[in-house]
Amino acid sequence: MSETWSVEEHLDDILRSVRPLEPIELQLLDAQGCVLVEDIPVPTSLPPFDNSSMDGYAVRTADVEGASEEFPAVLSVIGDVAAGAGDLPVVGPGQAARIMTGAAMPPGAEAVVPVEWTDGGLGGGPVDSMSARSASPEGAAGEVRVHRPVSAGRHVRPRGSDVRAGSLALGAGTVLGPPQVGLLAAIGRGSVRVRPRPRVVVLSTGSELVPPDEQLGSGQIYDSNSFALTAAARDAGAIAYRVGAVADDADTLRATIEDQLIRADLVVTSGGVSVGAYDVVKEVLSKIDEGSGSVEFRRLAMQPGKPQGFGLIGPDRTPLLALPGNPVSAYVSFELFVRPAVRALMGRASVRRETARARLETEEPLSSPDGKRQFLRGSYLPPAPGEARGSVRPVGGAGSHLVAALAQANVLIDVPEKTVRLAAGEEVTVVLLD
Ligand SMILES: Nc1nc2c(c(=O)[nH]1)N[C@H]1C(S)=C(S)[C@@H](COP(=O)(O)OP(=O)(O)OC[C@H]3O[C@@H](n4cnc5c(N)ncnc54)[C@H](O)[C@@H]3O)O[C@H]1N2
Ligand code: MOO
Repeated sequence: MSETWSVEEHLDDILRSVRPLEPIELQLLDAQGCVLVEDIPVPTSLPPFDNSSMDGYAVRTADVEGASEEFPAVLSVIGDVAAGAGDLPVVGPGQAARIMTGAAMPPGAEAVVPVEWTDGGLGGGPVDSMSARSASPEGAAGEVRVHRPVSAGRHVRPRGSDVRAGSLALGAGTVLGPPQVGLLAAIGRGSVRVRPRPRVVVLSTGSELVPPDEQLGSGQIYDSNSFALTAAARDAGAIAYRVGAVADDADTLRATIEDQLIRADLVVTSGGVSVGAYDVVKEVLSKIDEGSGSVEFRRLAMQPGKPQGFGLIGPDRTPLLALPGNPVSAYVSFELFVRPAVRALMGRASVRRETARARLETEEPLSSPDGKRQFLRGSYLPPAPGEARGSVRPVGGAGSHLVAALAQANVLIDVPEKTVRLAAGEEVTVVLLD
């Protein structure tokens, strides 16, 4: 392999080493966003019983045949069937039961007449709702005039019409989004076996770093990377732990990393990977597990994000990604390398961000370093109706300290290694960040 690694070579090396986490049983809501590892059969059909899709009257179809507003069918109301009612009245000839949406069809009834097709038991014209039982309990008795006929099964949701007992509700490999969580609850499953969210420990390094809200001294700056990277880890699906900035001191850094390993499935550091005299991450990590493998530092043909470290550390061979300290470099590196690693730990089939092709909008042509894959920040507009491509406009310059411009961007413009110039109107690939 060449001394300078390509983006793809570095990513492949990471993904080769990262295995999906062992599955565990999780409560439904804790399993949201996770990958299912078991097939889930449907234990009982949905709906579990024939039920009404409307508030109205459960009737026998023969009783309302030919009914009209002028010549209504007059039925005697034998009671109410509310959703959840267990004791069902039997609807005989000439009778109707007031029924609510979701309530079980009472024996004898074949269809439901919506309340709007009746006088609601009030003896007048059509009504648009039922009177509340608490306010007028007599509505559950007396007579109702039905103004329209119904055919058998009308406004009835048959048992099993959603999904049948014994069929597959969700297959192994499904990612549990809100509708899937809802389905599992609907079939009565309270917990499932999934690959858990990885626990990602984020620590930044640098003696110049101060937490937000504190007073800055001379030469100090606020630690933004640990916040951006923790947020990015959460966004990727991880449980993220932000460890405050660690000073550029080898012993402190070594002790902090060793302490954190207990709760980490993945460690991310920022800073200290360049060639300076105080770049302690490199110093500590290249020696941390000597003999049994350690973190390897390499230069990538990439801008920003040239210096990178990757390795497996500690007794559990926990993956560690050491990102460069410049804030844009750190974030872009997270998107390109850490996010896929987090997704791989989760067992997700697709680990990369989606991309799109877009038309470049720029006043001046853009230049890009020869032999480096450049990731510029861009503001992307999706295709307008009838157009095949959206458009993208660069925000800020190439500088890897430009955090304000980064906060305006919704894509990274992916400029290939060999491209040195891009003019307005050219097509580019963009990596979608949301
Ligand atoms: N002589 C050379 N100098 C540098 C090279 C090189 O090849 N030769 N590479 C440059 C590149 S590219 C990058 S990227 C940086 C990487 O440096 P480090 O990873 O060692 O990061 P630091 O030196 O610690 O910091 C760089 C920069 O970023 C600021 N920073 C760091 N951490 C944070 C944080 N948590 N929040 C906000 N800002 C942070 C830090 O103050 C520095 O300004 O090296 C180049 N140099
Ligand atoms: O390549 Mo460094 O990672 O931006 O300035």
